[in-house]
Amino acid sequence: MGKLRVAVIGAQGRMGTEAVRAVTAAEDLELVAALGRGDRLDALVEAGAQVAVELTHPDAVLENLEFCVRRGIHGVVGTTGWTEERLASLRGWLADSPATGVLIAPNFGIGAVLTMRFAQQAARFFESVEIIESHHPGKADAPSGTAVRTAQLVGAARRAADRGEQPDATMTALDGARGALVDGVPVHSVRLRGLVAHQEVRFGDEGEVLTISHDSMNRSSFMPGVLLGVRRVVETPGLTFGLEHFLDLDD
Ligand SMILES: NC(=O)C1=CN([C@@H]2O[C@H](COP(=O)(O)OP(=O)(O)OC[C@H]3O[C@@H](n4cnc5c(N)ncnc54)[C@H](OP(=O)(O)O)[C@@H]3O)[C@@H](O)[C@H]2O)C=CC1
Ligand SMILES: O=C(O)C1=N[C@H](C(=O)O)C[C@H](O)C1
Repeated sequence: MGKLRVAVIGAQGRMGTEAVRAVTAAEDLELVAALGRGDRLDALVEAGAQVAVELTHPDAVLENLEFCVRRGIHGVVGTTGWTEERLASLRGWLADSPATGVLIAPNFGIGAVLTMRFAQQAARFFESVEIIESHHPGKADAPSGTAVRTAQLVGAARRAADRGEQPDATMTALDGARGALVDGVPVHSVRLRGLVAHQEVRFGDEGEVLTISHDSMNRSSFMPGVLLGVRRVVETPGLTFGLEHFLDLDD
């Protein structure tokens, strides 16, 4: 079998640079295009790309994906900022191109995927939960896609366990002091020079606190997940949301 033909969109960015390096180094993959801002998407077709790794910006990702899906190019997407409305658009394009697969991974880090899973498992046992995500100051969005996904998973697990709203006796607060509520879970975003990507999920109940934390020390930590996504998406039509679906995690 020939090598899988892979393109990277956002190739000059922090993640894109790493992805270009990782794809180039993989023996079973061939980097056929590396697109930056202003480059024509037609270059993907001309290069015969089978999979596009999308690592740009929330403002650009939809247009890029529509182009790819309509041409049967599979997508591996790290770019954040996904809402139900945006996902609905993507599902519509995929419905018209049923053999095409798109993986959206809020986080490609294996440890981060496990953090989300462990938080989901712990959620029903604790009265209180808060999420603190910390990133480099160049990050375009807040809260992080990982924190939003974690809050959604925790919120759903709390609802399934009939946990009501968590206690919070705050009467007055400065705007933002209690973070942003995502699915009933307060999420706090820190932006600090020197950081890469970090998250703590803090659970509390009478007399005990459980903290689940994860740190990405560099962006090469995301690359095994990117490469796994590239290899698996070509055999997985439709939308896959979350790298956990490509990992053999026990329930
Ligand atoms: N899922 C995961 O595990 C991870 C996801 N991310 C996400 O990936 C995305 C990129 O992050 P990061 O690499 O740090 O960001 P960067 O800003 O470093 O890189 C983004 C790159 O995309 C370019 N770009 C913007 N618009 C377009 C476009 N329309 N076509 C082609 N290129 C474009 C930018 O160009 P210019 O500089 O000119 O704007 C820049 O080079 C973010 O959404 C981030 O949250 C990041 C890390 C891990
Ligand atoms: O922008 C980043 O850097 C990251 N973005 C993703 C997110 O928003 O969760 C993944 C990781 O946290 C790094």
